[in-house]
Amino acid sequence: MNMNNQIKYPVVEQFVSINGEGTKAGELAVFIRFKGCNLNCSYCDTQWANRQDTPAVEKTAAELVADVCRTGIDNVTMTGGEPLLQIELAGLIKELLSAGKAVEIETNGSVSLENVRAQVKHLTQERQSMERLSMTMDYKLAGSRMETFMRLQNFSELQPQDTVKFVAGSIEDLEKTRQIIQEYGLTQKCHVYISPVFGAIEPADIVEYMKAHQMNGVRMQLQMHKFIWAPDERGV
Ligand SMILES: C[S@@+](CC[C@H](N)C(=O)[O-])C[C@H]1O[C@@H](n2cnc3c(N)ncnc32)[C@H](O)[C@@H]1O
Ligand SMILES: Nc1nc2[nH]cc(C(=O)O)c2c(=O)[nH]1
Ligand code: SF4
Ligand SMILES: [Mg+2]
Repeated sequence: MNMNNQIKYPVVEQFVSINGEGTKAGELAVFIRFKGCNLNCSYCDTQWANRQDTPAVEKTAAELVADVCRTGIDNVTMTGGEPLLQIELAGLIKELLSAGKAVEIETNGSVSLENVRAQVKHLTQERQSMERLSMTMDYKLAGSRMETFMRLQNFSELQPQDTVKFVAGSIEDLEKTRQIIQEYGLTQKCHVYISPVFGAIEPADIVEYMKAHQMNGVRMQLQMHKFIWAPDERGV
C-alpha cells in the first residue's frame, strides 16, 4: 500500500449501523463522520459535528481502512459535517475501494463532485472499482437558507449510481424540488429522493404532492434511524 500517512482526518464519530437513507437503506454500513462544514442549514441534525470545540480523533487513512476492515462490513458511508472538505479525501477513498468496499459520500451540494472522483480515478488502477463509489448530494432548498451555495454544475457531473436528495420542509420546497428535477432531467441521470425535514412536514403531505404532480421516478424516504432510535441519538 502507498498511503499518505502524513494526512490525518478529523473524525467525530465512527460506528456500524444500518444505513437509514438512500439506495442502500437497510443495509449495514460503517459510518465515518468528519468534523466541520462550510454551510449552516436551518434544520441540521448534526450541528454538534460542525462546532470548533467538538473533540475529534485525528486518524490516518491506514488507521481508518484498518478500522473498517476489522468490522467485516462491506459498505462505508462518509458523512459529517461536509466530507468533501477533507484534504486528500481521495487517498482514503481509493484505499477503501481497493479493499473491496463500497463507498458512499453524503455531500451538501456546494462542493464539486467531479474533483474528488477525478482524483480517485487518477489514483486507482482498478477502473471497475469506481462503480463502487457513489455520491449522495443534497440540493439545499430555500428552507435550509443555504440554497445560494448550491453548485449547479454538479448536476452535469452525476453518475447513474449517484443520488440527488431534496430535504423538504414545506410545499414551497416541494415546488422547487419539482422544478429542479424537471429542469435538469434528474430522474434520467441518477436516483432521486425526497426526504422530509424531520418533524417539519407530514410525510403524507409529500406523498399527496407527488401524486398530484405525477412525480414518477422519484422516491420518498424517511430517515429510518430516527424511528428506530431516539431522533437525537448519536452513533446510530
Ligand atoms: C448531516 S448531513 C452531512 C452530510 C452533508 N453535510 C449534507 O448536508 O449532505 C447528512 C444528511 O442529513 C440530512 N439532514 C440533516 N438534518 C436533517 C433533518 N433535520 N431532517 C432530515 N434530514 C436532515 C442532510 O440534509 C443530509 O442529507
Ligand atoms: N443510520 C444512519 N444512516 C444514515 N445515513 C446517512 C446518515 C448521515 O448522517 O449522513 C446517517 C446516519 O446518521 N445514521
Ligand atoms: S450541509 Fe450538512 S452538515 Fe452542513 S449544516 Fe447542512 S445538513 Fe448540516
Ligand atoms: Mg444523519
